Amino acid sequence: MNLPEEFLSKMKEILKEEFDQFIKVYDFDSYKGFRVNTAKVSVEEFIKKMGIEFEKVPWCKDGFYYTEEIRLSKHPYYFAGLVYIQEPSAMFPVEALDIKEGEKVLDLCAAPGGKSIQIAARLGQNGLLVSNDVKPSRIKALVKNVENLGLTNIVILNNKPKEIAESYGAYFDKILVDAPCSGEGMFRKDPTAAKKWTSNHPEKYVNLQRSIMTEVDELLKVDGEIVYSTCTFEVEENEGIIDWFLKKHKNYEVVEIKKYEGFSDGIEINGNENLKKAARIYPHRVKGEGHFICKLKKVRESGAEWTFQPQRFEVDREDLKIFEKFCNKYLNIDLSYFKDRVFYKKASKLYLGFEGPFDKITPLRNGLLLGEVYKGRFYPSAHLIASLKCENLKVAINFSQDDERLWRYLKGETIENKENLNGFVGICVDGFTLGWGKAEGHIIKNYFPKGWRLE
Ligand SMILES: C[S@@+](CC[C@H](N)C(=O)[O-])C[C@H]1O[C@@H](n2cnc3c(N)ncnc32)[C@H](O)[C@@H]1O
Repeated sequence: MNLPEEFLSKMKEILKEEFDQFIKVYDFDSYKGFRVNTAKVSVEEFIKKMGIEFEKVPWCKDGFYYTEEIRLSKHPYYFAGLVYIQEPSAMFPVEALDIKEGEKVLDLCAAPGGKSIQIAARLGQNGLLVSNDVKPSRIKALVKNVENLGLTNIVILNNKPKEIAESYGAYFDKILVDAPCSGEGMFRKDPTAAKKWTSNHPEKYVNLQRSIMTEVDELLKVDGEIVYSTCTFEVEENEGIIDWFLKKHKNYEVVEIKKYEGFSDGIEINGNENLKKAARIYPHRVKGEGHFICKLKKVRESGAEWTFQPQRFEVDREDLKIFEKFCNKYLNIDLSYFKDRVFYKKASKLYLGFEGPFDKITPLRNGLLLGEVYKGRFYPSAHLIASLKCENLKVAINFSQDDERLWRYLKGETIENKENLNGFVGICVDGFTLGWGKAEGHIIKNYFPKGWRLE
């Protein structure tokens, strides 16, 4: 693999005698990893159902390595949202953030959502994750992932960090800044990133990283924590940003990160020894690509703290009745199942979401999209069924993996059924929900979303 000369000489300076080992990894393929979506299935149940002894990623409790032969992205459990394919080192920033159930967390640079998914599953039903990204094209992938994995505790924003700070104020217990960066740590996995790299690349990113980090203090509660991470080796984009931030914010301390075997210390610059508490991940020392992770704690107040007045939502009783009728007919749950959130309607769509400072910023998605109310009827969403269990459905067709109708359903085809049915039917695999079908006698029309299908 051809790597830019200037990049190599910088790496020689950083790694010194380890450089020869480092450069050898580029002759080998990168490691493949996945995480179990614990919002839908426990790790134990998933492993048992797969019947495979996967090697564990040491630094992530629900992360595993897999090999090409498993064809995970074609497996029915992938379509059922039980797994998320993620580069193994990229699983560490959220581990370092040490999420507790019920916290309020902001993922400021979130798309396509690998780390948001990890955070949301850890937060549980009482937590709230606000996931933001500035790029609309990347947000689409984030929304798809959140829906497909059945996550309901996420507000998705497409705003500038400054706008979020002006709206939410110091509302969050934890913030993840997985910053846009020059991407040097991903050259092996993504050789086109190496081709695009130029020596002024890091400098361009430093300005962007600084502008993002400028807003985080206003968003974080006292005693709250930030994890700043990148997938680059550049000192200016890593320790350089932290050093710059600490000089501006005397009320923050660097928190020592638990280092797993093979992790390296951060690099001391400008005489700041605390930067060694950060972690560097190099591909020649662990089974994963390059990353930098640093954790900061806000130990004192920085100024006037304030939080927003939530915008109240109103929902028409008639719309709720229509939804309730659908629940009674098709689901084994009633409205009390949805008790901890607020119902609201936007255009014809009915949501179950969170109140927030939404007079100033408008979420692209707020919680769970239940479905559409149209001409007195309710049409359930793919997000709704992805968030439910097979046993929540009154009428479900539960396929085993060797049923050829499962594969046809995943491809978007109409399927047949022995029983004579009418109306919405939940399609499941091995007891896990996949999507809706609509029965007309022995024929089941396919409602599995187009962008989710097996190609
Ligand atoms: C490293 S990627 C994030 C990957 C993501 N955390 C994940 O795990 O899937 C960095 C993201 O930052 C976004 N970004 C760039 N400038 C930004 C800004 N000013 N504010 C917020 N996000 C920004 C990019 O669109 C990109 O999606």
